[in-house]
Amino acid sequence: MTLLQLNAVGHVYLGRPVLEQVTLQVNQGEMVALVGPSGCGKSTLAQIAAGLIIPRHGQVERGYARCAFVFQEPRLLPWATVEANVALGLSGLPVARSERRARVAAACDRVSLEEGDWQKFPSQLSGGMRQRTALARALVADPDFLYFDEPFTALDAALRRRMQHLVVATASDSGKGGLFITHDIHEALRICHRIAVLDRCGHGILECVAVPETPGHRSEEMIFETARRLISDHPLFAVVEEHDERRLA
Ligand SMILES: Nc1ncnc2c1ncn2[C@@H]1O[C@H](COP(=O)(O)OP(=O)(O)OP(=O)(O)O)[C@@H](O)[C@H]1O
Repeated sequence: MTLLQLNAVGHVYLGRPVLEQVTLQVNQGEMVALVGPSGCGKSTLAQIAAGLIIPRHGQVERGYARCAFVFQEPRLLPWATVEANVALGLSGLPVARSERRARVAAACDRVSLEEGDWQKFPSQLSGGMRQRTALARALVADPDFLYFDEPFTALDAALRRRMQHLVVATASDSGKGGLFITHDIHEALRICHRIAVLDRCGHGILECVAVPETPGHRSEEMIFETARRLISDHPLFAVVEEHDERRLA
């Protein structure tokens, strides 16, 4: 079953085309990585897919019931506690007050936010805790499609790895699907079933590589060897990786 279908999507900002003829499909049980050079239109494409931006051209078909979006910055309400921020993910849903508390607690638990932190405000949290709160807010309504726009870029390596495991565990539910934007080929290889490469100027998907084996079951050797091969065989992957190194420098 197809959860997301983008057909010849194109967009224009202030008269300048940023995306043209982008066609991409995400099936149930699949997490697809979207990579490409900086500024090629990845975030715009994800926001079009999620319905946050209306595209100038093309069609978007959504086969999922409910989605959530995790951005690079946590985007929490500064005047609301962790618990209240996570509960925002249930806004508009017919969930009883008692069940609401239980679901917020379960979502905080999944991202390892301890009970002693639930009444804290965002200014009292570390960067990693803020991003975990954002992830809990996304997971609390049990969406069947997840959008991630470079969600772990600001986290340290250990926390980043824990969050990657959490995404793999969440997406391993065969009813779900997702689109994961990253500049890190290793992250894409850890989390995703396929890697779609957007052209430098956003002119379509240039390459869509299926990654062997299942996320969560790939060895570190396999991930590093596959990344090395992709970067040496495909000039496109080298551009994505170079961008990441510049960012880290
Ligand atoms: N609201 C906007 N108004 C005008 N131009 C925009 C707007 N949002 C994005 N752009 C431009 O559109 C292009 C694509 O931006 P987008 O953020 O989608 O790219 P990206 O591939 O996600 O970039 P990065 O990898 O650096 O996050 C860029 O040139 C950007 O400056």
